[in-house]
Amino acid sequence: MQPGVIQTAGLTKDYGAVLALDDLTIDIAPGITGLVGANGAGKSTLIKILLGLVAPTSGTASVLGLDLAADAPAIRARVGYLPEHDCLPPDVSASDFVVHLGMMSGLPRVAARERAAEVLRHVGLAEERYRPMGGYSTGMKQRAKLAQAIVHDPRLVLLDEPTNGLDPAARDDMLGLVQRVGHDFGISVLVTSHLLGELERVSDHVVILDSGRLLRASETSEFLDVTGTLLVEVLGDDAQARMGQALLAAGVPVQRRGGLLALEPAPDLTVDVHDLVRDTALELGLGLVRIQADHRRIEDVFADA
Ligand SMILES: Nc1ncnc2c1ncn2[C@@H]1O[C@H](COP(=O)(O)OP(=O)(O)OP(=O)(O)O)[C@@H](O)[C@H]1O
Repeated sequence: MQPGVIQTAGLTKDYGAVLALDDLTIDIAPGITGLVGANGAGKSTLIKILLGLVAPTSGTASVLGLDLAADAPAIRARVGYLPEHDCLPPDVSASDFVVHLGMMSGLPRVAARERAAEVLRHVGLAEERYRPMGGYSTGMKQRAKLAQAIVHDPRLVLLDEPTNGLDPAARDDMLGLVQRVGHDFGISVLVTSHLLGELERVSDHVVILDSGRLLRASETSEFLDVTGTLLVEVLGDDAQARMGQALLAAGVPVQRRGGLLALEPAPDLTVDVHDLVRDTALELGLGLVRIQADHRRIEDVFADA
């Protein structure tokens, strides 16, 4: 097994009125990790502690094998950070901003210029890069923030709510970029969101925080266990009711779930249930849109807890 990129032991942050992190022990593997939790769960506090911006009340942490207490500057040199809130100077162009931060990270001017042009192209801001960022849409601002987080070629990036405030199309674009950073560029990613469903698409691992405590940490695939239920969508006159009745008559327990039919396992069935659904749709003259396995979703973990 590869060594973890982030390890914490008994990490606690007490702000006085609020216990933001409560005895948190986690071991985060390389790859893309989704850090999920409701507002106030402690996600930003954890990220700020890992960057050395906030001191923990107790507990220890290491990032990329470096001890936080002893090596914070070395950690910051190897880590990129996308802060949650708007932090972009409105009168400055994305190009100047990213070049500047590249140079602050130690790149010589020429290399910083080349690298800034490259990362701004990767995030889709090649054409707009000389415009002042004050005129950018929220999606463009988030992409500029992502560009500065990767300009110095870090080994790990910490992305705090990169999809916050984005419309669905811009959110999809951002999640696609997060996936590229993690899988194509080989940079480990810790990405936070309070929208539970969106991270299961892009992350290899998921860590769930609840009021500063670890609720669950595991591979994303473990959240998506097949439940044995099949979901079926059919089109046509009175399609759901007719299909449902026919399947019930054939011995399949079936219920409506939104616009879908949910078929529970029927151990006594002598034919394959997929064949039965296809044949029944054909007999009834209904269009079969899809048959798919039902998965547990990250939301269900909260429901179970
Ligand atoms: N500087 C601070 N002083 C006092 N309390 C704080 C401070 N920073 C955060 N908190 C509190 O600590 C708790 C955790 O906050 P944190 O920002 O880490 O959560 P979060 O999961 O990132 O939530 P959000 O998505 O809203 O940013 C919250 O109750 C918050 O009000």
